[in-house]
Amino acid sequence: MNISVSNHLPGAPARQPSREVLNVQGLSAGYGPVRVIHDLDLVVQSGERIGIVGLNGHGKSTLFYAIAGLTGWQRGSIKLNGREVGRTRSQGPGRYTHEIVRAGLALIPQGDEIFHGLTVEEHLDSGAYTATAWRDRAARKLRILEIFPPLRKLMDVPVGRLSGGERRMVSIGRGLMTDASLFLVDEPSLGLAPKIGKSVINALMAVKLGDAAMIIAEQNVALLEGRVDRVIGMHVGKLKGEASAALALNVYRKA
Ligand SMILES: Nc1ncnc2c1ncn2[C@@H]1O[C@H](COP(=O)(O)OP(=O)(O)OP(=O)(O)O)[C@@H](O)[C@H]1O
Repeated sequence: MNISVSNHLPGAPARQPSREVLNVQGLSAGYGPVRVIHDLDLVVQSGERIGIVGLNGHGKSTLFYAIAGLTGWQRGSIKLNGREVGRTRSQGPGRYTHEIVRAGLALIPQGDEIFHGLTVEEHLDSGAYTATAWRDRAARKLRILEIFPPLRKLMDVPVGRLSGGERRMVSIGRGLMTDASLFLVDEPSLGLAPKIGKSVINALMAVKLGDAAMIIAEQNVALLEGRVDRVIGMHVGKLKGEASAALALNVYRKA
């Protein structure tokens, strides 16, 4: 099926009727002999902001990597905007990631993954790698600066000179520059002082998704509870307790 990806610029006001952005069925994935994700199902609708919470090592990052085609192996179905992107994975990690990105995925990985010598503005520009995003990059940068005001006065500063919190804003801002329809944000508060981590999460809550969707992986359920549309607990490679934030909290505490 040929799926066209419309302009999902974060901050865009238009919200279309809800549609399925992601449909994962029976996904198992891992590295070599190790199976990390176990027969997992997940459906995400446009406009949804979802939290996946679980302790260190329970597979949150691996789920994101599997969706992006970056795990050692995977099986099961992953439909992104109705297009099957899961079946190609047996042919090698990373080999089809560019196609998955073209189908609408933006992965904002754990840690900062920045280039110390490049300025904030150069980083943001580097996130606008599709033709549509590049054409609109000036407007997109303005929207990123609305989400992360501290970056306004730092646009010409090499990222290596920034604080940890500012770097995190840059790496998330770069991911949000794309015209993706699904944003996967991996542990955005990790390694930051609690107050800074909270402000980064606040900024993610302020992103106007339009008809895009966002999944945020976090160890700290308190940062997401009551603020996202759904919180899902993750325990030993399986999703537990979809729908209710309280239930997810329960699962998290028992894990
Ligand atoms: N490249 C890899 N090769 C082999 N095993 C891996 C690899 N990456 C992760 N793992 C293993 O997969 C399991 C799940 O790790 P994963 O990073 O997905 O968990 P997580 O819930 O995101 O936790 P974290 O907060 O540490 O990122 C862990 O046991 C980890 O050691």
